[in-house]
Amino acid sequence: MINTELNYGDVYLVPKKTIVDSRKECDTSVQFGPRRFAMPLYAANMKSVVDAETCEYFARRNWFYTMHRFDVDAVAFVRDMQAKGLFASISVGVNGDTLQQLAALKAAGLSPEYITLDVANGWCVKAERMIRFIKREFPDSFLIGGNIATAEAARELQEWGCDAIKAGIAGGRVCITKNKTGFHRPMVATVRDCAAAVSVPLIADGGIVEHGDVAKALACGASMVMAGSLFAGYDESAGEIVEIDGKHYKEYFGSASQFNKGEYKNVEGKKILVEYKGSIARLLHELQEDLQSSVSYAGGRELSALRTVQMIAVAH
Ligand SMILES: NC(=O)C1=CN([C@@H]2O[C@H](COP(=O)(O)OP(=O)(O)OC[C@H]3O[C@@H](n4cnc5c(N)ncnc54)[C@H](OP(=O)(O)O)[C@@H]3O)[C@@H](O)[C@H]2O)C=CC1
Ligand SMILES: Nc1nc2c(ncn2[C@@H]2O[C@H](COP(=O)(O)O)[C@@H](O)[C@H]2O)c(=O)[nH]1
Repeated sequence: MINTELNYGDVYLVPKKTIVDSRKECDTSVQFGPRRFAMPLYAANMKSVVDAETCEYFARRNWFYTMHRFDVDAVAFVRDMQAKGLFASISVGVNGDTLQQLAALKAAGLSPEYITLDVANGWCVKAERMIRFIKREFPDSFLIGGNIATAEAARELQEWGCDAIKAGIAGGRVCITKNKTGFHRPMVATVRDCAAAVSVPLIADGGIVEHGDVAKALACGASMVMAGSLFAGYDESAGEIVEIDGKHYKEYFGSASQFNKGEYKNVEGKKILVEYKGSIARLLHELQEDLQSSVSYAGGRELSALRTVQMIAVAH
């Protein structure tokens, strides 16, 4: 039998009785690892989305961030953020260059507050080795492992030592993995299955199209949501501005795109142009307002209310 599985665009949340007098009473903050953040949402660790300045911008506003792992001096980044009194959150891979970066951090006596293992299929032997290594060498860092898309994978990453798990395979806007390999799992099914399988926080990664998709991801059991294209079109985003016929765009490219890799080898991502929208401040404010509204429709005052709502599928 072939299962039918759903994406955010296929479902809606059923309203409950609102118990607050104003949406302002609804609290969108979330405890994630050792810190509490303003929102359960953060920008993807992609070179066309975040750079060191973007990370600092988010950290100063008490939003979680993760620096990408491409051509980054982890020692300089961690030292710089911590010297500014901010938390350090880095990404690593599974190869020798990562081992060198981690050795350099250790030698410098640095320990990032958050480390994200960033690989396409985190349910693999190389990821297991790296996760066990990081947990042994950096026991004080909060380790996020991923990406995965099934309950079985989520359980294994938790067993390997991950403090949080990131789920989402081939659901991203610049992803071509599903076209090139045939593999993908829709986000509602991914998040529901994976979140239910583990006791550590689950991050829903990719596929956020509408602001309301954040609430849907939380209703599926996610504790945090990661998004790339949502954050890619702004002054503070890392991508380059491009002008075509007087209209401005920003470049947004996949981490597995030729553009990011510098060569056409195992390419599973593409580059697109997204509309340029100016400062990101208004977006962050609106995302928070929209999520406060979602919590009010869920009949609560806190994000946990979203876990109690009924989700229905709509026929297209
Ligand atoms: N969330 C998603 O759905 C996806 C995300 N991405 C993003 O693209 C970037 C590149 O990811 P990734 O390819 O993992 O990292 P890398 O290209 O850095 O590969 C890491 C290492 O893992 C090996 N490897 C990668 N994929 C496989 C595989 N399918 N089977 C066996 N070995 C493998 C590679 O060897 P070799 O190259 O020799 O095989 C390489 O040595 C990441 O930032 C990731 O987040 C990419 C695809 C999907
Ligand atoms: N298959 C690929 N997935 C990729 C690549 N680069 C990043 N990603 C994933 O996409 C999300 C962002 O998705 P969005 O829908 O919010 O834009 C990101 O966090 C990664 O998990 C890639 O080259 N190929």
